[in-house]
Amino acid sequence: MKKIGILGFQGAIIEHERQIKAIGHEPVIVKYPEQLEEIDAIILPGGESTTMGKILNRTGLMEPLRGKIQGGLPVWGTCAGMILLAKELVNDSVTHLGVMDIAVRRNAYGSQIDSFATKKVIPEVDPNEIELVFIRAPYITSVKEGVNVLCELDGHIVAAEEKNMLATSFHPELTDNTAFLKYFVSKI
Ligand SMILES: NC(=O)CC[C@H](N)C(=O)O
Repeated sequence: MKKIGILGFQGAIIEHERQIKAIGHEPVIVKYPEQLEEIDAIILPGGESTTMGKILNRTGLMEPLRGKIQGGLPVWGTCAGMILLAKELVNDSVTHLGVMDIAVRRNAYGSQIDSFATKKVIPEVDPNEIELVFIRAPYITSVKEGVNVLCELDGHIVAAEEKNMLATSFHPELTDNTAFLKYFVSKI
């Protein structure tokens, strides 16, 4: 059984907690730097990246979390979490971790279709179609060498991984499908 942290300031925390329990692992809601020592991996949930960035600074979690990720702690950023991970933000400046070699556009789908769902096969993750839920989602505009693109939608990158880091524009935790979480856990 793995201890899987969820950054616990705001956003889709209980949804990740529910899925982690459903596949037999232990969720840990992370709010303090000391908790980084007891977890095997961490999820940065969807929510509001500007708020999470500010709280990461205020609580003194920004530096130790960045250090842990750079030291190899497996991390998965969903939506706002993807924004926190990106080294480059193309249309905004948000206080963030800046550890993954991706460039990300915030609120990339504009206001007309800012929330939508679609289905897609991501071969690395599941041979069957997975439902992809987007909520005021970012997408990746470019990646550097060493980043593996997992999923593209209409020409935009919506899932990618680099070493111990995984990022998705969409929210698997808002569906009943745990394939993506299992994929993340398989990398721990
Ligand atoms: N569902 C989400 O996480 C939305 C992300 C949000 N639009 C942001 O910029 O932080």
